[in-house]
Amino acid sequence: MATLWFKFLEMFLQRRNRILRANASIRSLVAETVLTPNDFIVPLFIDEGENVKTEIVSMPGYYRMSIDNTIKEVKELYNLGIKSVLLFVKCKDELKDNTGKEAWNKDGLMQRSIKAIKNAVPEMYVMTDVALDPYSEYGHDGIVKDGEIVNDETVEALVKMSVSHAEAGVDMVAPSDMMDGRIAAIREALEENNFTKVGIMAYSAKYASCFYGPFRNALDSAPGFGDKKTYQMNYANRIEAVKEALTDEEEGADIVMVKPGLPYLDIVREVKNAVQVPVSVYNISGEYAMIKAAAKMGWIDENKAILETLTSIKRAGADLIATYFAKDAAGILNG
Ligand SMILES: NCc1[nH]cc(CCC(=O)O)c1CC(=O)O
Ligand SMILES: [Mg+2]
Repeated sequence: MATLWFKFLEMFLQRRNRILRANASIRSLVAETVLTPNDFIVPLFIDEGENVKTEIVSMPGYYRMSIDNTIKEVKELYNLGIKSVLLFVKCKDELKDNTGKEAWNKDGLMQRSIKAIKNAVPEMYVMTDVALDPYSEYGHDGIVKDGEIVNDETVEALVKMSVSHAEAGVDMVAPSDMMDGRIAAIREALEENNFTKVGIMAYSAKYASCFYGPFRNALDSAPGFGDKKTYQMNYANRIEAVKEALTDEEEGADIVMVKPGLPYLDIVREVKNAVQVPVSVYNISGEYAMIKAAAKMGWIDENKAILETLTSIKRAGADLIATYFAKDAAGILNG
């Protein structure tokens, strides 16, 4: 009797999960996550000069470009279906100080870049990094006093920087500094100055990560003393990321960000489940460098690694992904 009963169970309960993996057609029909060029934000590094295109040593295949070459690049990106760029500039050494004032120079490299890009490709959604590190003689994201990165004075500087980007025509500012209260302060200043259409993408859960190394090399912005652990988050923490994201949402962020990407996919999901604004993820320079290096050695297939990485980030909960692989990925996705 018992054996008969088991036979019966087997007949009706045998699970054939492989049916949905049998061929490419059914696999694409049941795919839960679909990556498209619309998901990408392309970080761009901008330099002074003309016809400049300098490969970044720690980011092979990625360049710092002058405004003219940046515009050519932006046109290409738009034609690939990419809708957003995130601007970083390399500030000349002689313009760096401890106030960050070059950051709100209306004729500064950033301000000129915003105008030139919006002028050349008005549909391209332009975001800008807001933090003092490229402008700081100490390479810190804020103003330094007695060896400390002071919060409230830095927020005042970030507010000036954001308003200045808005005056130049930016669509969305992206504060990456991790000071407290800066989202509310920036939102208020944008309102006061009638920039009611300018968005804020808050780097809300930004961890003190060794994976930023190649980026700091690209902008020559490594901290001159100490580290960033008094403002960027401890990578041991998870709950704190949710608190940071909820705080920024409450302060008026339109998008919240988790950064880095790959080692923090648990945080991405946690934040995604907690907030009601889109979540972006920054697939950062160190993550780029690792794939590039392994591919160069012939140890992994670069294109496959790119698609798997970006799809995993989206699956974890990212609505947008800032990534140095955007152009390559769009090329692969467009076939
Ligand atoms: N506030 C600066 C900033 N904005 C983006 C990155 C890192 C991006 C990357 O590594 O790709 C950093 C570096 C840092 O915080 O030291
Ligand atoms: Mg915060």
